[in-house]
Amino acid sequence: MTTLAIAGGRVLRPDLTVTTADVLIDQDGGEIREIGPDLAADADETLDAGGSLVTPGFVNGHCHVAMTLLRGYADDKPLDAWLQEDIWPAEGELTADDVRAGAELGLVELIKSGTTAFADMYFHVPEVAAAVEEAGLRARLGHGIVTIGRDEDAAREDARTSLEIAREYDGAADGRISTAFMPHSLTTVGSEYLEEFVPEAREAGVPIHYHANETADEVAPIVEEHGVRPLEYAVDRGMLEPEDFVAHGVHVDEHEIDLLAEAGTGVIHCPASNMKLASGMAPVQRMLDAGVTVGLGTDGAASNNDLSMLDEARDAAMLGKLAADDASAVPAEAVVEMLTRGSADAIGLESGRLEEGAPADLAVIDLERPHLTPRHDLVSHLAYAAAAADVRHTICDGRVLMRDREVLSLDETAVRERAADHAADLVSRAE
Ligand SMILES: CSC[C@H]1O[C@@H](n2cnc3c(O)ncnc32)[C@H](O)[C@@H]1O
Ligand SMILES: [Zn+2]
Repeated sequence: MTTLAIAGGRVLRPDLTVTTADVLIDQDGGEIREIGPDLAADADETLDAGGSLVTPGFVNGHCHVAMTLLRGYADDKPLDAWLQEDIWPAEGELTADDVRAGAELGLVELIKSGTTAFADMYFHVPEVAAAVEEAGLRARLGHGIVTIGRDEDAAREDARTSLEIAREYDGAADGRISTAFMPHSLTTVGSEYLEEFVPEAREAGVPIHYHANETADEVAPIVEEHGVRPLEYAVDRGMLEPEDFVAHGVHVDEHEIDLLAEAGTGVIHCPASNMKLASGMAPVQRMLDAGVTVGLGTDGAASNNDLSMLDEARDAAMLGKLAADDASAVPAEAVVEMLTRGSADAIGLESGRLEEGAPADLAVIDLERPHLTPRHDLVSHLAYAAAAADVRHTICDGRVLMRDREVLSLDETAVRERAADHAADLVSRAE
């Protein structure tokens, strides 16, 4: 057994207590073997965590990682106009190589901000999967289906692609990649395609992930056309099961919150995207009170505009209080749960907890920083004060992906330059 010790840090345990301990990792099995004192002496490799907080790696529950290419391309518009006028025309020009370049840039950003697992909906998934394999992260990937504006053959082919990709890539990258069937949303995919393909996804045993109840404009047409709220419509089509997870859940009423809780379907809250596109404020505290599994996601870098989950945690706490008109709503502990175990549970991964036998997915945060001084409460610091640049080391599946802020699995400079070139070409083709 090859072992790695994360030595001398303060370790955030699943009950959110913090103890000074070493973490011993079995690198062959990719899992945490032991947490306790004096474990470093016999380890094959040691990472210094002195003056640092060792946390579960953050889990980004909803992303479009290759959208880094469109960061700053179109800002200051609401969702529908942003997609229709700017994003979809540009995405129409995307090549597989563009997606590989954009995905690698996004993965460097995730690693540098302490994220070890993410869920991603996009196009050219084989390229995203190849980038994930190389970068060493864990991911649940899927091809996003859009059928509006397409003829029947093209629409059906798009849905079939999503299913085939989900079947083919499940278990790829030594098991670090899992998949889902991913209709873009309940309004951009026709009900006939949901009715035809959701049962096939169930037979294939893959979860379903989609954008739901993101804007008020998305709720109204479903109510008008079908006479039910979007998540009732989803239940009628078999799309609200325990393994499924939806992005956003901003405009959900009490009955829909109960449906989510009863079904065990996770919700990925994306506060930065919701604020930037002025989509609304998700009732996060009400969902938590009802027993809904809530995780956090950045959404794409074009609506955020970064992929830092620590930013997302702070935004979730702030916006959750505003939404509830209550400063005690969405407290630091709830945010840290969402950042780690909440997202992992929602997207169906075992990560998000530091305990023996858990996947060795960790982030080490440098606490010796002015904005993290004094240190009354490290859970508070994680929720409100820590930033991406404070992350020292990132480990996924027992492999060190970043050591002392140097990304080891990808060449950061080359990735950055390649992505900038692809972004410039993409935008010039789109104009
Ligand atoms: C069909 S692949 C995914 C698709 O989703 C688009 N997208 C990015 N952010 C959002 C969002 O907040 N709501 C809905 N759709 C979004 C992305 O540009 C791709 O086209
Ligand atoms: Zn999205």
